[in-house]
Amino acid sequence: MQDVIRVENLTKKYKDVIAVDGVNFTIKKGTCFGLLGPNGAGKTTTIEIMEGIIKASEGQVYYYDKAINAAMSQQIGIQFQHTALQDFLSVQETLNLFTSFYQHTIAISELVELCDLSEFLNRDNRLLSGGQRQRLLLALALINDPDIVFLDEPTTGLDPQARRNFWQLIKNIKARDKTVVLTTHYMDEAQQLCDDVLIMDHGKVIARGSPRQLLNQHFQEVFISLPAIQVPDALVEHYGWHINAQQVEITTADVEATLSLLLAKKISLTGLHIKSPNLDDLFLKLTGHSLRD
Ligand SMILES: Nc1ncnc2c1ncn2[C@@H]1O[C@H](COP(=O)(O)OP(=O)(O)OP(=O)(O)O)[C@@H](O)[C@H]1O
Repeated sequence: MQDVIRVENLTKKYKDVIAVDGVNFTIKKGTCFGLLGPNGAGKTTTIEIMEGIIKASEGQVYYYDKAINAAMSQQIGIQFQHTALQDFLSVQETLNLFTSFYQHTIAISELVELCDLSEFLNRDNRLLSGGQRQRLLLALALINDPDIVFLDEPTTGLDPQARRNFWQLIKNIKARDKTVVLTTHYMDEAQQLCDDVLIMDHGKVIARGSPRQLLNQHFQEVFISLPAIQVPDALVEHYGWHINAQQVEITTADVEATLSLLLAKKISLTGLHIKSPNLDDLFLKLTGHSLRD
């Protein structure tokens, strides 16, 4: 697979902070690439350099082997977190307006289908729900039929159903061999959508790979939890298990042996949960703090 973006030794220094510190990665064509990390990790700065919006202090971003330049704005798509939509315009009129900004565009009918806009095409922008607004913003990011589209926290603030609908749109876009670069605070979203993730903290890359690869590489264990009331304190202490929110939490690489032990000790398994580690757990393991801190 061809590299659409290559980032080499990218660094961005502000007066008293190094926002991005020597970052390297490539993004393959037709994949969904997730940039993850806590607030202040350097995600937006990295993305804005890739988009050509701000300049790097050191290092370089290549778009199909050419150093990025201002002319590339015609070829990339950007969905900003906060785009002001024109009042008194309908969705259809907004699409018409944005189409006029570009030399090369995708047919509006195709966009309507791709982003599922048909049911509110004639509605005023001000009357759109959060999910509908995000679908319109996605359509606007795709209007110039870009090869690569940047989505900055596109589902923040949406309800679970609207988030799931949006995920489907991202899958539709990928199915057209477009490359998606996504920043998100939602680890389930990254796990669902991303072929490849880069986790940043304090301006540096701390992990890179497919979610599955990363989880396999860092975890052999699964997490078992049981209502604390069912497990004698002495046993919890003996095995060094954790109690959190009235649950005993057991980390084990051997589920069968652990279940046998619990049964042998005559502990009821009612309410037992087994959970595989996710990207939140990975982040906690790598940095010692939660993504949401
Ligand atoms: N224009 C600026 N001037 C000075 N410091 C800045 C500027 N822009 C960003 N920073 C700092 O650079 C660091 C990285 O910021 P950045 O916005 O890239 O993080 P982020 O990972 O996108 O965070 P969030 O998830 O909150 O959007 C932060 O410490 C931030 O305060």
